[in-house]
Amino acid sequence: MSGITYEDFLDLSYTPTETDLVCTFRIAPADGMSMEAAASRVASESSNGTWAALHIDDTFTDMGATTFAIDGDTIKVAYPAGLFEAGNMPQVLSCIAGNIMGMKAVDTIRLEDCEWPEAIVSGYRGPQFGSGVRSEIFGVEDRPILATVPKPKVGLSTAKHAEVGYEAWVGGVDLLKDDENLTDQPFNPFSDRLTESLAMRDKAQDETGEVKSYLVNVTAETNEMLERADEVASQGNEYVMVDVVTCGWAAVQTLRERCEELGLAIHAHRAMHAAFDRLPDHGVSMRVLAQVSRLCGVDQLHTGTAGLGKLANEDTVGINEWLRSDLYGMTDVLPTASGGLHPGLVPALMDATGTNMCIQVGGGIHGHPEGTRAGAAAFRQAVDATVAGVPMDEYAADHAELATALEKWGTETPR
Ligand SMILES: O=C(O)[C@H](O)COP(=O)(O)O
Ligand SMILES: [Mg+2]
Repeated sequence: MSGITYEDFLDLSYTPTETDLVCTFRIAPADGMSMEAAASRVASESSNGTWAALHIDDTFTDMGATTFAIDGDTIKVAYPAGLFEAGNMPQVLSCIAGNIMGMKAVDTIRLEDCEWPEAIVSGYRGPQFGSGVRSEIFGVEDRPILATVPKPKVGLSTAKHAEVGYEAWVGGVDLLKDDENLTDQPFNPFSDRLTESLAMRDKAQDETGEVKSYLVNVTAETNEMLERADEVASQGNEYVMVDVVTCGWAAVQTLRERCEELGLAIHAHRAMHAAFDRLPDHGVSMRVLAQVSRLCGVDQLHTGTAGLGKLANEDTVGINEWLRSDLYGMTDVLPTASGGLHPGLVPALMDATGTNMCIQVGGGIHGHPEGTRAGAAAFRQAVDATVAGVPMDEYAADHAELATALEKWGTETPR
């Protein structure tokens, strides 16, 4: 028997194996604690150690994590793959973003990045369609797909909501989107909204000759959510939308299973992510939340607007690159830019993020002086102009809706 202390979780000569999960943290040690001691406690507390020395046989320690690098306030911790249950995202997060987030050995701690080994990735389904939705659902190759969320975000009647959807679809968007806090309230019940919106969708498709679809928010208790997904499929829609952070990753994994059977794509809204990622020195980065979303299998994910919109953003471009990068053959995720966008911001956004995207515009469509249809047309015109490489002002000269939008909002970033 020997005493295992948290210092045993630090080994700066350790080289991670190809099956280790490597996590990068930034930490601020508590008063009176050295960087080495705090870094050791991170590896200890997030794997199989605790604050006290444990008098155990050495053979029990092979599930221990190892802090193998310290560089300023940044540390790297390697976790053995055997520590993790295959395909169980809550369990992974209970290790790498669990007790350590509140541990007094550190004043602050932020999980910045993970390098996921194939041994762990292979336990997850990943996305079913990913960015393939653009061509598979819409037959669109050369431009982002376009979505809109009716405003006010809650309070519209079912009929009004569906009518706003119709106006936006015929104006030029591909997708109607529910807002994150619209689910099944009495003023706009889920089933009625689904039915009435899809009737309007069919009408808009007939009139425009374009494929249209609906990001309908199924967010609810897990069993209820599955029933809503069944209903969505039975009515012939292509997508469900889910608030992944507020629902929780276990529910997302369950929904992903059902969507495999139903052939539905998943649009992920990230409401509440900022509770984890907004403070620069504490929490879990959006980059890691995006990685978790991909493993759990969403097809589209809100990742911000590269600083152009109304919400604080962390490295949208870098996160999008990760979502599209090779991950042992796992399908990619289509990034969605949303939050305070309007037509005048489209060129700068597409310059930063490219065309393999979904762009969502709410207020920047419905706030158009001539209404939703004109607002949607202005948005589509802004995208078409950008794809064609034509400057906004030039395109606006013979596109009146865009001209009005530019006059109203210019290229200002809203708050
Ligand atoms: O859910 C969303 O993405 C937001 O409601 C976006 O709305 P906005 O375009 O009006 O900011
Ligand atoms: Mg919203």
